[in-house]
Amino acid sequence: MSATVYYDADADLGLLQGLKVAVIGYGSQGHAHALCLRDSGVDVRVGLPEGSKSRPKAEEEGLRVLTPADAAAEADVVSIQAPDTVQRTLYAQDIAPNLRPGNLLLFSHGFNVRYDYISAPEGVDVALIAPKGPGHLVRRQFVDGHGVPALVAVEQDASGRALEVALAYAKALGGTRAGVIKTTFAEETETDLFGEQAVLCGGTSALIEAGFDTLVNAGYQPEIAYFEVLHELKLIVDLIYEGGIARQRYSCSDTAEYGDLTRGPRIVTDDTRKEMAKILGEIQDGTFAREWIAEDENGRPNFLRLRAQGQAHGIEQVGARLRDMMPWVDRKITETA
Ligand SMILES: NC(=O)C1=CN([C@@H]2O[C@H](COP(=O)(O)OP(=O)(O)OC[C@H]3O[C@@H](n4cnc5c(N)ncnc54)[C@H](OP(=O)(O)O)[C@@H]3O)[C@@H](O)[C@H]2O)C=CC1
Ligand SMILES: CC[C@](O)(C(C)=O)C(=O)O
Ligand SMILES: [Mg+2]
Ligand SMILES: [Mg+2]
Repeated sequence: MSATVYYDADADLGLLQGLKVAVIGYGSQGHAHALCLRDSGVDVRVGLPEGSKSRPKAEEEGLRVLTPADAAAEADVVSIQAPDTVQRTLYAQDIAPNLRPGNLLLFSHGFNVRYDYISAPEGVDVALIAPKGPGHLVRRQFVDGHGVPALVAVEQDASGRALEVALAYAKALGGTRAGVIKTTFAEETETDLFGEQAVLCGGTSALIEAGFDTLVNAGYQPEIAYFEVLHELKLIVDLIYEGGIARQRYSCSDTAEYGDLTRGPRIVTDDTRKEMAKILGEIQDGTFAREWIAEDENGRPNFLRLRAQGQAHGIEQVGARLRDMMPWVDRKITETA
């Protein structure tokens, strides 16, 4: 069975004309959504608490900034782009009291709906447009005339046109230029969490640090170790991104390919695969979600300790020094592209 994919021709931006959109939050995703919606001709306002440090950034862009409650009260489409841990309280206090039948509640990630921290009333549409990339890249690709692929899902379709309006929103972000795949809240949430934990963020960070430690502990220079296990990773991932693992193997030497084929499975062993399945199980049965929400409610002690531990790792110091020598590598993150 092949996936249903929507492109520009399948989405009608006109469906958003005449609708008021509120983007709640102006961080990685929120700033990208608000700016792309604005540039696509949509009537957009941003919802941020009084005193939010994001307010000046949004105002500098000429966006109208209101409190989350006021923004939601004005809007037909309420796009929740605050952090996942904030959303349940934000929804209960500021958004739910201001929802009207016919409104569309939109997410970039299904976490709060999938794990029942948010349930919208009947009469309100609930959908997600989940860009498959960081918000700053969503914005940069849009500005460059491209788009980041996205997922679309509809949890509640009171109006009968939730999918069409969600696709119009995806088009405004540039997502339908690249392709928007139809999914469900459960599939998006579970696969997104698994991807970032096991491979993209967790797996990759742990692999890089372990490779660096192995070389440095064996007496090799940290600078050389940094290049071998971190800097060159981008060059290899670029090849994988462009043409799959096969292109990476084609472009690298036969010596590298033989090492890849024979040594890779010694790194990702049957035990690693078992642990991956366990991690997926914890996502599916809600263990991870409960743990993360409890951690957040307790003031995030483990999160902050582990983050500090990561920042203190030797690879960060040597990396900062080396990147200073290669200013073109350290592309600054901006709110505009
Ligand atoms: N990061 C990414 O690229 C991706 C994120 N997602 C999803 O997108 C959503 C947003 O995540 P992300 O962009 O990372 O979030 P960020 O952490 O970047 O966003 C923080 C923003 O939310 C604001 N904020 C904090 N509390 C509130 C509140 N109570 N009301 C309104 N705004 C508030 C912050 O304001 P202040 O400046 O004052 O703190 C800031 O503007 C999440 O559901 C996430 O899973 C999905 C795909 C990729
Ligand atoms: C890979 C991390 C991500 O899922 C993303 C950028 O898509 C996130 O939650 O930030
Ligand atoms: Mg993701
Ligand atoms: Mg994610």
